[in-house]
Amino acid sequence: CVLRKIAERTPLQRLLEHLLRSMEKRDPQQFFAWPVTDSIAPGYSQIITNPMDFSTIKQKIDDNSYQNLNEFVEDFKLMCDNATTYNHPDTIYYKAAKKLLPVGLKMVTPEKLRQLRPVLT
Ligand SMILES: COc1ccc(OC)c(-c2cc(C(C)=O)n3cccnc23)c1
Repeated sequence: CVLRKIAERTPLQRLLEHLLRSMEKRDPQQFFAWPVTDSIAPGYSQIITNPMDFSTIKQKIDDNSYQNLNEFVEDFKLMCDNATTYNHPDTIYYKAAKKLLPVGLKMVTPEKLRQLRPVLT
């Protein structure tokens, strides 16, 4: 039936949702939770041509827009790179992005993914 169709998740969607939740936990101030607006960050939309944030990544998972893990990782890297592009090194946002990037990438190493397999299948 239609309802059941909506609820089903592919194994990739379940993996990406798990990784997203783990990454979001490492952003307690929620600086990366929502799109950055020009009102909180003057000129942001002129400087950052491809904005990305965790809520957009979540929507893309739900829409099944990611064909593979790498596309998801590329959006995570884009989100962090945008923050180090727009913000000066002495800002909390730049520092938060510098800290978040390696933490997130460590979650998707082959070793970490191997540990996940039984949990997620
Ligand atoms: C101070 O509280 C918040 C709340 C939400 C934010 O982005 C969703 C931000 C924020 C997040 C960012 C980023 C990620 O560049 N940012 C840059 C300049 C000014 N503010 C921000 C800050």
